[in-house]
Amino acid sequence: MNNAPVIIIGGGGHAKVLADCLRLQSCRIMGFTDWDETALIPGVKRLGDDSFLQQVEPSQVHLVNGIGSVRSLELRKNIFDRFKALGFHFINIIHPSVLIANDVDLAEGTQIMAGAIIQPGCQIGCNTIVNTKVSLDHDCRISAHVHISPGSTLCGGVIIDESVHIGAGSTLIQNIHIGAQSLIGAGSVVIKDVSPGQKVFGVPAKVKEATQ
Ligand SMILES: CC(=O)SCCNC(=O)CCNC(=O)[C@H](O)C(C)(C)COP(=O)(O)OP(=O)(O)OC[C@H]1O[C@@H](n2cnc3c(N)ncnc32)[C@H](O)[C@@H]1OP(=O)(O)O
Repeated sequence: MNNAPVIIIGGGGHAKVLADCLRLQSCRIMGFTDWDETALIPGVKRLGDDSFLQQVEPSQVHLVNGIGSVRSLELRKNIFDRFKALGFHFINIIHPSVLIANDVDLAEGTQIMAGAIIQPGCQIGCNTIVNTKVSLDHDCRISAHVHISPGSTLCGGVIIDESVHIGAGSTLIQNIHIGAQSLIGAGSVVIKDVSPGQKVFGVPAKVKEATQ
């Protein structure tokens, strides 16, 4: 099973970055699935749409969730839940340049991209992306299906609940709690807790409206 080939679900920009990371780790990539026939990951075969996976025995492959972006966190969660229910396993991806403390707890299907730093005591939930050059300081607790976008800085003890998007280049001060399904706009400085489902942005970050 450990040497099983990898199938990437999705053929967009995030999937392309993941493919590069997998190559650096000498993983065998069987291909990617995407409904869009024009989707392209250079050097990786398009296998068809997600229905291709119906022909595959779950124990014979590993999956990687290649869905990224800001508005598609729900799709990303649905893909993970759907294929987990069918018995598939999502591998963790950790770029070789990542600095990560020994005691960090990573759940299934986490993706830690190039240049990230994760300090002691952190926990990362399943299907979460810690994107390029993110810094998570000590004791941050990040739940499932979260996207922390490139260049964000989380100070110590920050808690992020499920399905939150942290916009690129944001800073969250220590011990902040972000409620589920919130959206933090790019470049925000978050100095207060954020209630579930809120959209906040700016310096300091202020509420715009509910995300749902
Ligand atoms: C590898 C990757 O690429 S990962 C992707 C990383 N990308 C991100 O993290 C992007 C995050 N997205 C944002 O920050 C977006 O701007 C959003 C989601 C906050 C936009 O929210 P919307 O409600 O659609 O805002 P909208 O675009 O209509 O703008 C409304 C107003 O807010 C302002 N605004 C929008 N975003 C921000 C922001 N991040 N900071 C400050 N002001 C903002 C706009 O300038 C506009 O102001 P105006 O009314 O004076 O003209």
